[in-house]
Amino acid sequence: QAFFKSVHNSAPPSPTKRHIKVSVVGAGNVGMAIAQTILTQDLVDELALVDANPDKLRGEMLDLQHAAAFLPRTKIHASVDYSVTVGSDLCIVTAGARQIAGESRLNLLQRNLALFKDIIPSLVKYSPDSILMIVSNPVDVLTYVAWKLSGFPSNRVIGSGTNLDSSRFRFLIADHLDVNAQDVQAFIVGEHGDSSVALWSSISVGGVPILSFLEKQQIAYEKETLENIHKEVVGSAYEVISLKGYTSWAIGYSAANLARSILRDQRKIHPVSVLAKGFYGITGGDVFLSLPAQLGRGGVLGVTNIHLTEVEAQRLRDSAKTILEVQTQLGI
Ligand SMILES: NC(=O)c1ccc[n+]([C@@H]2O[C@H](COP(=O)([O-])OP(=O)(O)OC[C@H]3O[C@@H](n4cnc5c(N)ncnc54)[C@H](O)[C@@H]3O)[C@@H](O)[C@H]2O)c1
Ligand SMILES: O=C1N[C@](c2ccsc2)(c2cccc(Nc3ccc(F)cc3)n2)CC(O)=C1Sc1ccccc1Cl
Repeated sequence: QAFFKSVHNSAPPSPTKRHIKVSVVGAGNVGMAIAQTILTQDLVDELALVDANPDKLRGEMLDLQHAAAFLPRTKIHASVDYSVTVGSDLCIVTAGARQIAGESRLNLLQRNLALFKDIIPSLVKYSPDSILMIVSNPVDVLTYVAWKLSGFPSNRVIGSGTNLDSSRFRFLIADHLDVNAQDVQAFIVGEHGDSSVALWSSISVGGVPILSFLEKQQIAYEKETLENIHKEVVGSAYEVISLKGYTSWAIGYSAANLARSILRDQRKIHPVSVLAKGFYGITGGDVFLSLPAQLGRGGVLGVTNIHLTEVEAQRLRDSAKTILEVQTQLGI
């Protein structure tokens, strides 16, 4: 059984291409956190910002440019005109309408769909060979929308998916075990947000599977402890929102980490929203869900065939069914 199920056409672009350009659409809390992290980590030669609000856009551009003395040299542009994104290697979409208090997810989706019908074709026009990374919510459905509207092969359309969920999960496990979060590998997969699926078998600490780690450290293993940590992944999102009104730093670092794997051809495995049809018995239509996927300069290089319990696989299939029902109402 091959460890990776390859996706079509994931050959990287010409190796001679050295100048790296990233565009970020949406200069809000999330977009600017991603931009700032990409600059600090010296991932690009050129950064383009796009937003519908020209004053916000220019303000953010100037504010970043004024940090030039402390950052690696990077050309920073900003415009409401998508021509500023021309020749991007990676386009990160964080633009979106904010969910209105009490607004249904479906209504938010319809509003964001209307935005995407302008944003995605504009990005494709100027960067037909780029990779699209969708962060806007609902991220799994909007990644499907971006794939359909772009006409790109599925390996070049990725959603941040449960990458943020998994990074919070890793932090909480590390905090519980008093170890470094970078030594904790743990995947949350499926639908981003409230209905995500924690893969207990995927958790390892310093390369040691969690269950044997707990036994070796004589830490009482209680299944509900891990389940409570997964519940806290969801709860902490709501807590951050209730305290500061939005989230930015964790999604900023996690999305920039995905950008690094892509732009530096790291071939690392991340939980990201990919075209999941055909995996784990997911049928019935094209649906994007998070699975552990290998990322490199060609986008999604492969999707891992990790073992899922029947309960985990069924939960993925249930999420796929729910998302497909929503997608059929979109008319695209
Ligand atoms: N996937 C995740 O894990 C995750 C985590 C946090 C936030 N998010 C999502 O990220 C999105 C952005 O969140 P935020 O806090 O940055 O919101 P925000 O309101 O601060 O920023 C959104 C920006 O999009 C801009 N915009 C609106 N319409 C546009 C258009 N047609 N073209 C270009 N720009 C446009 C707005 O002017 C605004 O600056 C939301 O959908 C949020 O739910 C996702
Ligand atoms: O950290 C967040 N912040 C957001 C947020 C940021 C600005 S306004 C709301 C958040 C926070 C809390 C709930 C929530 N629900 C939600 C709303 C619309 C969607 F399409 C999807 C999710 N969204 C957006 C979001 O997706 C996250 S991650 C997240 C959310 C819910 C459960 C688990 C996780 Cl890991």
